[in-house]
Amino acid sequence: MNQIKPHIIFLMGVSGVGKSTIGSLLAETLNIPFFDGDDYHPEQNIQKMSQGKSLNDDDRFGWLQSLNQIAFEASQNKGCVMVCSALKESYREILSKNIEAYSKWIFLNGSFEQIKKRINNRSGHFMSSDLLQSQFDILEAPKYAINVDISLTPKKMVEVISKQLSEKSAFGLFGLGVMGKSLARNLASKGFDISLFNRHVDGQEEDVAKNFKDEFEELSTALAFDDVALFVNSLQKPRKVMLMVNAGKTVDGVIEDLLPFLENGDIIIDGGNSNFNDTKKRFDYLASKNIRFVGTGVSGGEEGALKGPSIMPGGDLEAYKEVQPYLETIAAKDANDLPCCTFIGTEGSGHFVKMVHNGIEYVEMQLLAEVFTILKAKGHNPDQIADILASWKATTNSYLLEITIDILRKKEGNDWLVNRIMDKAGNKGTGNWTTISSTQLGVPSTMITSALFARYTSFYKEERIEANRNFAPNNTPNLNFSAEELLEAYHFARLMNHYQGFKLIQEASLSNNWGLNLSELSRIWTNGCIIRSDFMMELVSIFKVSDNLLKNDEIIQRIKALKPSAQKVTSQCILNEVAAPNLIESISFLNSFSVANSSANLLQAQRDYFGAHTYQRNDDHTNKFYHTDWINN
Ligand SMILES: NC(=O)C1=CN([C@@H]2O[C@H](COP(=O)(O)OP(=O)(O)OC[C@H]3O[C@@H](n4cnc5c(N)ncnc54)[C@H](OP(=O)(O)O)[C@@H]3O)[C@@H](O)[C@H]2O)C=CC1
Ligand SMILES: O=C(CO)[C@H](O)[C@H](O)COP(=O)(O)O
Repeated sequence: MNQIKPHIIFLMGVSGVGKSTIGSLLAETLNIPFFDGDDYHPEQNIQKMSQGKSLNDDDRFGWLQSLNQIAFEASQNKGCVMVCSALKESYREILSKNIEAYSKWIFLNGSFEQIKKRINNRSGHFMSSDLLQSQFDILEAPKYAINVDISLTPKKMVEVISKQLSEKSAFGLFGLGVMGKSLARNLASKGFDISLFNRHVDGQEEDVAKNFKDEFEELSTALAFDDVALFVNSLQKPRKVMLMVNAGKTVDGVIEDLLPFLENGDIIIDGGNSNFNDTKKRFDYLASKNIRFVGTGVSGGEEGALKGPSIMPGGDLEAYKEVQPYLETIAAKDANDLPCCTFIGTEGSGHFVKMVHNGIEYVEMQLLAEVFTILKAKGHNPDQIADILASWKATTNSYLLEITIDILRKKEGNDWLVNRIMDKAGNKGTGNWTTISSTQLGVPSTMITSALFARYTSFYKEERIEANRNFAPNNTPNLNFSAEELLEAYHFARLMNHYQGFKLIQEASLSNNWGLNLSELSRIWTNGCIIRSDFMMELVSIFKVSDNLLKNDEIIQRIKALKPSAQKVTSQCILNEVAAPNLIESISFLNSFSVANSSANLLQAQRDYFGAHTYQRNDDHTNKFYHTDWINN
């Protein structure tokens, strides 16, 4: 009986390892078609080989593509066993293109001496040591394959393969909260075999994984667990376990729970919003235990995780390559149909980039909240504000603008729901960490800090009510600017936000030698993530020619054109006591940043006066430091 799902089972290994024998036996056992790759060489390859010449990669390319086509067609049917030496990773990529989720790799593994002896024992066969050695020389053994020792009998080998294929999942997801559930469904709907785990807490969290599996058809073949040992043992080796749990101590606790059951070379992927410093520590700690670690940012919220998030993996590149097919397949796709997933860099760089993504997100959200405040102060109700924002989509569309329009239109009875929501904004830490990082790196990310502090301010609800009694103006605001000017001020502030966010990433990259590519980062943020926008699409090409938005001619012209509206709107807000800290910060930042000779000279003098901290002179370019006796002439 065939217990195996219709997968494409690629049997690979050097010549003489027994691929055809084992492959046909396996196909017979599983009752699925068998294809021997060697039977599908084009005529010119056959001729070349018959002249004793070996094939080069160009000769192989078309042949591998035709095998991929056969495998693709089989994937739409019962699946198949396909035999091909597939010694290099690049060959395997061609073979499994577009069917990554259905592909299973079996590596028939034997020593040089073992295989040579075996070939030479076959009647009528001889293979020179040189030819066999050349195969071993180019062999890139895949760590992700099911490794089968050829010293077993063919029957036993087929048994081992069948057992591994029928009982083991390719990928494990640990933590079935908002994000874990969506990612699990996304993986399963793409055809991946997955194991699911959620903890058991008596009376509170019982059979979470099993119940979840039963709820969705796409999870019918998933394996569900609340026992860590069984979960880990349900995974093919090297095991790939993705954590979607709360950042912080929970991640460390879960890692300790998993460690006793993991083996050398297994991979943990932390997909939560972990602090990048923790990710670096975990990377080193797990490396000391021979466990590989990928710390990845995932953005898109519940819906994005289900339909395609933006994914920002960092850490161990070799480990990433093994989980790449999973992450790239479930990721959102950009305008060119490329996955919004790219290896960010070493250490905690993936989580750093996700953290700054959230910092930019905080600002994008705060700016829309301030626009809401201003339009309310101009007398508009939420529906009218939604209409105004909808008209902005043509010039400055973004995911956050779109959801804000939806939110503003939502009613509960006769009132808008937004009016019933307590005005205390929560946060889970990423905005705070972005601010800490910017201060540590000495980068003026003032917009992010201002957006973060606006959330903190919101939390002082009772004190704000009292301050309102003491300080609020008696007269109603008279904001003297148009909706078009407000749009321009908003647009201006978004430019400053993106300048500051990417600047922070760039400085961190230089400081940590991460070699981050701003264009590629903006590309993976064009879809799937919370800060996707039309402007982000533009940034992909802008960052190809310039790594500093404030030095880019196109952006400079835009800022100049928008600045008068930013000045007008923000000054009107100040005069009318309408709270718009982030919009005000945007113009304030540019005002400070575009001063060629600032008042920092006086600060230096003050520092030198009271603390002899010394200063440099602008009429001496030798970098010499001076100290003045400010009291005695
Ligand atoms: N929600 C979002 O929009 C996004 C969230 N993230 C990040 O993804 C991660 C998960 O977020 P989300 O899914 O929203 O969070 P949830 O709170 O919805 O889910 C948390 C998961 O962690 C599990 N968990 C908590 N404590 C433990 C523990 N001690 N041992 C084992 N499992 C535990 C929970 O299990 P149980 O159900 O049993 O409590 C649950 O499965 C977080 O780091 C978050 O910041 C990233 C991008 C977007
Ligand atoms: O990562 C996310 C989106 O990209 C999460 O939604 C995150 O929780 C948002 O941050 P906060 O809770 O601090 O507002």
